[in-house]
Amino acid sequence: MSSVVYYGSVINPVTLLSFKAHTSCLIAVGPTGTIDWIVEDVPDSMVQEIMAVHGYIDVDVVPLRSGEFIMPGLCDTHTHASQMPNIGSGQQYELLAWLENMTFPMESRFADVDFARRTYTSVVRRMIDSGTTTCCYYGTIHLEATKILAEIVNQSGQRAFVGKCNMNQNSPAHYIEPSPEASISATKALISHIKQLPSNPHATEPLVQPILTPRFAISCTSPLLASLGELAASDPNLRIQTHISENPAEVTFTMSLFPECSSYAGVYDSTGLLRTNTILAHAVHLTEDEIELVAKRKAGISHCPTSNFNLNSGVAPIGAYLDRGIKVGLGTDVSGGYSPSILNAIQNASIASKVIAMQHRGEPPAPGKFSNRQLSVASLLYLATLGGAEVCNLENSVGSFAVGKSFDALVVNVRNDAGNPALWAENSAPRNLEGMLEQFFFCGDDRNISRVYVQGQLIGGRSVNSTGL
Ligand SMILES: O=c1[nH]c(=O)c2nc[nH]c2[nH]1
Ligand SMILES: [Zn+2]
Repeated sequence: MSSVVYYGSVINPVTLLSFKAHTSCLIAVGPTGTIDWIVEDVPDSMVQEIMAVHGYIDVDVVPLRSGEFIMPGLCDTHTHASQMPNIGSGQQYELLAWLENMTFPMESRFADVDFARRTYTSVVRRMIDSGTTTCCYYGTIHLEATKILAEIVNQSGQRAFVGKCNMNQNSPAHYIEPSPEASISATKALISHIKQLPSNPHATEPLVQPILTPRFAISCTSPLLASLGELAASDPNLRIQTHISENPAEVTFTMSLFPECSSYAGVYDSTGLLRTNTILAHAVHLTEDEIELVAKRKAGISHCPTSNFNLNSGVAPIGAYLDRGIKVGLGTDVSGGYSPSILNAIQNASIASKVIAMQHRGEPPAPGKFSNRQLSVASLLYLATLGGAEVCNLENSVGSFAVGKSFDALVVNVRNDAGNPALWAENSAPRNLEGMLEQFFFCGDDRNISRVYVQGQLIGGRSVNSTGL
């Protein structure tokens, strides 16, 4: 790959409260796919001179058109690749009945490796073209199918964590692991398999990494959780993903299974599974003590609002978590969530925060606090990008644009020629970059995502698929 310079409008998250929006930026990406330098507010006449100052002679410049902008790629901190065939179905159920009637029957089909290969190929393509550059994938309990998922993700060039579900109790006979030992041995085999996949030599960490995936406490016996805790202890860099406190009936059932623990979060904590690189999906019904414990352990929360509305689970108090300094990212949670796009998670995160704000109407908002307030566009951008990167412990390499970070990015097109009639950048207000971002968040879809880059490499997007590149 040779160096390249992108020239045009750039959106860059800074904090939960602010982002940068500049119309004439130069972003230089070196041959390793990392950002070499960035200069903001460069007039046309100065482009060559600034490049020369940086030693960029005879380097290609890729200009963006009016109505296009570059932003960091989206981070999906929680999704189930194996549930994509069920998307949009079974929305009459709440969590436990939904698992039994919809999810476990579908996931059990991944014992068939041909089905797995066909399905995962289209799932990964769809996730990339939705603008997801970093993705935390759940597979199923099947080792072979999950190896295939990891291989497909690796070939596609997406950045991802791929996990095989651990499940040895409270699961149907056709979809359960026979023992803690079998579950651990398959998990170790998946970790070894993923670690030997060919990896991009320029990335700080391999693009595709394994992640421990105890499905949730209900599906794991205490010995299995203890063994997973030992495995986690042997590799502090190994990420962990699980579900927590999504639905009231789930919380009650969990506490009946683990009476020795004082809370749901305590079940994970007591086995060493609650730590700085643990991703906790949902966290809708955490108690005050659990919030404190999660904050203390520096674990991250994957906010999956589409799923939480869809499965009637509740509304997670994300503002309160942010006020406690807990890391929060967004998750699609397909197929609890009915969309593979983080844009849809952004829309529902906004609505979820408005529901909470409405419940506290009339209460004066505490200055600088997020609780009980609606999330701003700046906050939504942060959660979808840098917040997600923090949850994955990848904030030093992705999530925003800075020198030395990887170029994981989207070229967004809100022009007429994107073919999305909800976005008419040339005909209607707003015309400024902040306004374009807001319209993209709330009305955009994959038609507006022209190009998707990971580690500087073009891996998808509308323009790639329409030209067949
Ligand atoms: O939204 C969810 N999707 C799942 O597949 C699942 N498994 C346990 N808990 C879950 N929640
Ligand atoms: Zn889930």
